[in-house]
Amino acid sequence: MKLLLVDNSNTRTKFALSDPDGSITATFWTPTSSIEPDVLAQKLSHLDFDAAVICSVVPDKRGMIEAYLSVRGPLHRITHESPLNLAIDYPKPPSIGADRLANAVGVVARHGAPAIVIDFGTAVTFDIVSKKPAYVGGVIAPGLGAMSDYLGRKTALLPQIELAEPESAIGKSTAGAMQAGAVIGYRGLVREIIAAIRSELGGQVKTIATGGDAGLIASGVAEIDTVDRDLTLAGIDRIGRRAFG
Ligand SMILES: Nc1ncnc2c1ncn2[C@@H]1O[C@H](COP(=O)(O)OP(=O)(O)O)[C@@H](O)[C@H]1O
Ligand SMILES: CC(C)(COP(=O)(O)O)[C@@H](O)C(=O)NCCC(=O)O
Ligand SMILES: [K+]
Repeated sequence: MKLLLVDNSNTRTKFALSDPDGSITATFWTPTSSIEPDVLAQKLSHLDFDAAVICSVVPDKRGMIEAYLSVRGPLHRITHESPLNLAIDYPKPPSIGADRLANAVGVVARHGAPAIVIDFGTAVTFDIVSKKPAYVGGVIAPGLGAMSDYLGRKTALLPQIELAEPESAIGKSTAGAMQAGAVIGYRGLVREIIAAIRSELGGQVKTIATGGDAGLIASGVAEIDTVDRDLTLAGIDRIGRRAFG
């Protein structure tokens, strides 16, 4: 069966088609803030799929997307009750963001357990899957974009900067100094959190990164083993295939 996969996150909403063997084709995205009924019809009406799977952490937009998709065919919404094939060892499973559950399922399928998934999106989320495999919890911190946008908005003299590798740690301009603060500082945050998780978990654990800022940050963090851009979509696909299987 051909699936339409939807990752409705806070900055970007990603769409993809996946073939019966789970291979992901034709990915595209739209800013989440731009989603309206007419935009959905324009972006999705020409696509051919048998069923759709939605993973959403933006309830208002989820309502619009589900209203459109439900007239196109069967629809599965990812929750903690979806067929995750993963135990949830966590006090309040309904409170876990659906994208974090998809990341946990995706990492087990593509990289094995135990694992740490780091998703560099609007927020940066760390999700930990034990050897069992079970979802055991994680960490939420401000995303890289949130950290740098904040200075541009809350100060009189600092500009909005492009998030890019700084030329040097010692900035030679306002923008250069801000890039060093954002990118180098962010890598420090990530390393420290990985070290704390690893010492609490014990043993060997793979660390896989995904999300819009993964490439930029992971390139300077040796503790990150792999960047897997389609990890969330891969998890959404796995869950959807089980739900419709
Ligand atoms: N073309 C792009 N448009 C928007 N953000 C981008 C783009 N390329 C990289 N990014 C970075 O990706 C981040 C958003 O990551 P993403 O994984 O899409 O977030 P979310 O899953 O929360 O919607 C932004 O903060 C930005 O720094
Ligand atoms: C932590 C998140 C904001 C991350 O969203 P994103 O950055 O991917 O847009 C999202 O997973 C969420 O709203 N979670 C609910 C709270 C929780 O997971 O504990
Ligand atoms: K996300």
